[in-house]
Amino acid sequence: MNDARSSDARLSVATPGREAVGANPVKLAARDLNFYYDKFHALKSINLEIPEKQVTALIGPSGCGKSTLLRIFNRIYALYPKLEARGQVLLDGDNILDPKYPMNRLRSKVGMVFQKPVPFPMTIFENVAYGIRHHEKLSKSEMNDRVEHALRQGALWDEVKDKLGQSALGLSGGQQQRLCIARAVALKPSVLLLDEPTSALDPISTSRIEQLVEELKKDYTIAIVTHNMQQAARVSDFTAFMYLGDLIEHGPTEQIFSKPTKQQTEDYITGRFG
Ligand SMILES: Nc1ncnc2c1ncn2[C@@H]1O[C@H](COP(=O)(O)OP(=O)(O)OP(=O)(O)O)[C@@H](O)[C@H]1O
Repeated sequence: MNDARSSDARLSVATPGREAVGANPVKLAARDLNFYYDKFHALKSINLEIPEKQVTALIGPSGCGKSTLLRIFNRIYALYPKLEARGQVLLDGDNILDPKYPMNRLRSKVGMVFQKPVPFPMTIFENVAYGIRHHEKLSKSEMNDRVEHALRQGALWDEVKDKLGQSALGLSGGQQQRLCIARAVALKPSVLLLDEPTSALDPISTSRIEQLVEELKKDYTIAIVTHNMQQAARVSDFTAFMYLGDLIEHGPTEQIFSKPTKQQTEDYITGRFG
């Protein structure tokens, strides 16, 4: 937790003409968002505002819809038939659920990292360069700089700078996950979605990733799904608690963990269910 969550910050006035959560403008917002897996109503009228350059944690028991919500934020569901989102998801004020919103723009603005690190079966360098090539034409030296910068942002550069030509599959699980983060930030997104990024990692790698999240929020708006409540308390500024497809409560992490307003939130954070 940090001072960005202090009550002073929360009471700061929003920039005129732009909504804000506390001192920070809203980067991403769900408005009356409903989601259906065919006939199953998985998300029910979700209204959530995610402030810029802050970390928002999505917590709740298994099956409550955390990953579904995260996946809607980059429209992955659109790849599958019979899945339907209704309502709006506003990114910088534009509705990304509108079929006219270009997928390319969305992919470059919103990066995603999954639970299990999935490096491509190619070199460490190529893992990062691959996505950049799809979006931009860079000279060799520009590409070298971009890859280095991304690996530094992923807190991996020092460990891999002498073996960029080796296969990424030879890295440890924790290193692979940092590579996946580097790969995501290499496209210079403004939003990073992290879906339980440490659940497959040991405690030391977990702690590295948590430190990294703290650093990355200087540049990125981050939404993280986690089952680990200590992790949510450590890394996030805001926490959203979900239950059976509903967003039960959302607010500054400190308040959600110390003075939740809803009984269900209190039961969950005190380990009474879930
Ligand atoms: N592809 C799918 N088809 C049908 N139902 C699905 C599908 N994916 C998820 N669901 C259902 O939607 C609900 C929300 O699932 P989701 O994976 O978003 O939950 P979660 O909170 O992320 O759970 P977990 O913490 O276990 O990962 C669950 O009831 C789940 O069974």
